[in-house]
Amino acid sequence: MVEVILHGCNGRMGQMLSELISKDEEMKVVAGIEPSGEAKNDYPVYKSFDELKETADVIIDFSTASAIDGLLDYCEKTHTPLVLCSTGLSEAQLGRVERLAKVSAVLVSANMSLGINVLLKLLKNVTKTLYENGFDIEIVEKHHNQKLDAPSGTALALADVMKDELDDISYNLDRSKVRKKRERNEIGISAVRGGTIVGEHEVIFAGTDEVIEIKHTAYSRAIFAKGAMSAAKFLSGKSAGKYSMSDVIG
Ligand SMILES: NC(=O)C1=CN([C@@H]2O[C@H](COP(=O)(O)OP(=O)(O)OC[C@H]3O[C@@H](n4cnc5c(N)ncnc54)[C@H](OP(=O)(O)O)[C@@H]3O)[C@@H](O)[C@H]2O)C=CC1
Ligand SMILES: O=C(O)C1=N[C@H](C(=O)O)C[C@H](O)C1
Repeated sequence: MVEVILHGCNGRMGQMLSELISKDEEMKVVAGIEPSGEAKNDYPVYKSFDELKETADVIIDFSTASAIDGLLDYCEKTHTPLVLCSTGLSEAQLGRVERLAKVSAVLVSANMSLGINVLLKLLKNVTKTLYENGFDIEIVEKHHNQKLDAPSGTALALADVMKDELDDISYNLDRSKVRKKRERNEIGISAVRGGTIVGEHEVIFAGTDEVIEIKHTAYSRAIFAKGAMSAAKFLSGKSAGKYSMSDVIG
């Protein structure tokens, strides 16, 4: 049985995970962390790690950037394996994650869905050929009107995987500031926010007289929760290191 602490347990993702884990015979939520301290499920909820009584095999985090320092303090102290899913982290927080991975198991992924992780692999294979043959690269992402960070962590991860295949690429997040043509070596990233859109990511390769558009649509948060559960089972008992969803999916 993999015992889990849910960080951000009462949020959209926290509640989806609570529901799916309650139906899984190999996993159990032993406690949640949430600023209200309100218990909505059959496990105790604490306002912070300072109050936490239980220990667990792994922590799953779906909270918010401002909550990550407290989470990292706890993981540095206890070396509890961490599945880190929140997006919009600062450079300083990302540096702390790198240091934590030297002493404890950490899996970081801006998107836990199978589809996006397969898309990341696909982009590794096609980007260089298309770019070197003159295709411009743009990303458009769409999310619900409650999302705090923009662009999405997934859009940045998609851009990063393409940047790694190319030389000297920069990101353009806002074309409204300067009146000029796009640079050849930029990846444009545009964010749309509205309604209850769960998550859409489209990568556009625009060439001369032809365009390739590769789009992933999340129709339910269950895809992220299922990925996080697989990641937690994978990470439980693992030695120190920084892991990714490609380690889980293979
Ligand atoms: N990697 C992935 O696959 C995915 C990542 N995400 C990311 O996960 C995060 C959460 O998304 P979502 O569930 O939609 O967001 P929600 O806002 O619905 O949930 C976040 C929860 O975290 C709580 N929280 C705030 N501060 C703390 C704290 N100090 N300690 C513990 N909990 C805290 C919030 O409480 P309160 O409301 O009181 O502030 C809220 O209940 C976002 O960063 C999102 O981008 C989302 C989906 C998929
Ligand atoms: O906030 C969300 O909802 C989501 N956030 C992640 C991101 O920023 O990429 C993943 C998913 O698209 C949903």
